[in-house]
Amino acid sequence: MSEHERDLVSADADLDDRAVEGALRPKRLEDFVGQERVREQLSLVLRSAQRRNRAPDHILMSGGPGLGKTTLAMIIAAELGAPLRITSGPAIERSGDLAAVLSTLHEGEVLFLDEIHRMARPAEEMLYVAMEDFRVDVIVGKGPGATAIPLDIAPFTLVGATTRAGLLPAPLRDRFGFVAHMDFYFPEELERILNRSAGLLDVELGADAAGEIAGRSRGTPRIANRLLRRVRDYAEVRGDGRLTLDTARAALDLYEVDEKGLDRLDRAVLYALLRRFRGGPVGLSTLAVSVGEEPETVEVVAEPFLVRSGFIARTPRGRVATPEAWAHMGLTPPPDAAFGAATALFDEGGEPTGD
Ligand SMILES: Nc1ncnc2c1ncn2[C@@H]1O[C@H](COP(=O)(O)OP(=O)(O)OP(=O)(O)O)[C@@H](O)[C@H]1O
Ligand SMILES: [Mg+2]
Repeated sequence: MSEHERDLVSADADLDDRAVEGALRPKRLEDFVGQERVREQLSLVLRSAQRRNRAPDHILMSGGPGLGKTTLAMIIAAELGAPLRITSGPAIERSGDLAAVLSTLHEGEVLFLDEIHRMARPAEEMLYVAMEDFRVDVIVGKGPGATAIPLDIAPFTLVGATTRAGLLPAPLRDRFGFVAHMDFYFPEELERILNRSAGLLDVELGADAAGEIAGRSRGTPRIANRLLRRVRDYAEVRGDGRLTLDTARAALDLYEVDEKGLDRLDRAVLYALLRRFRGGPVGLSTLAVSVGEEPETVEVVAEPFLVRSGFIARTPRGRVATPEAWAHMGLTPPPDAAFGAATALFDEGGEPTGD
């Protein structure tokens, strides 16, 4: 598996994505597609703060890569008409790094702390106090003679982003007044995002082509925008530049991204599970060996999406294919095949768990 193939349906940003994402990001809340609930909640938080002429509560955004957290952070600052300062958990190695940022904030400024779950522990405690009391305790001196000098900082709004909300300590999570949970997007929403991006990239995108790309984008705007660019490349080199349904299909087939957004590795795993292990149950490492991959690669890279799409069920006895997996791969299950959903029900204590 070459890295590039995997990149195509990976939700993480690659260099190519970083280069264009700035241009494709919606700048205002009204242009932000989907996540209706989050948008409505957020709009309320921002408007009520503006009415009271106060900095809004701290906001935490949680959700998988490529779902729009950074985009939304920039929108929050724009909607407030406030300057945005950007830093990230990994950049804050010592509490002094954070103190330097916090003590230079201006009133009403928005501080975006990306990957907040990766911040160093001592800095975390400094952040609690800053969030709650707008104060930093600066330590002067060393050893027994060290003293903490409290320093007032300007009221600001912290916008934190994390792909792993579960890793945040409760005291930190509790200090956010609003938590936005970002979800995967519906195909119609991805189509709207694709149409908007096509306009910005100045390419002609047919409605059915947009539908085709949306369906293969794994519910993720970043992947949708990336597939759009690959289809554009194909249309420019092999066609007349217009993105039609046929071009979209041909391009995505060439890149081995199937109708459900599965790539070569995903399909290899499914195929092995169905053909070699008759649909399972089979252990993860056995399955991994049969496709020539490390168990970790299968577990981290391929399996989450296969489970989310309802193709594989994880049971205590191993991985089991669902009827949808057989259908998607165009195969007929043997009469004695174990099916994911049914097996899972009977696995704990031999009794059906449904009531
Ligand atoms: N709701 C949306 N409407 C339109 N475009 C979107 C939306 N959400 C995301 N995008 C597009 O998807 C791309 C990725 O979004 P973004 O960088 O905000 O994701 P992220 O959640 O911050 O990802 P990561 O966890 O990797 O930092 C951007 O180019 C942005 O234009
Ligand atoms: Mg981001």
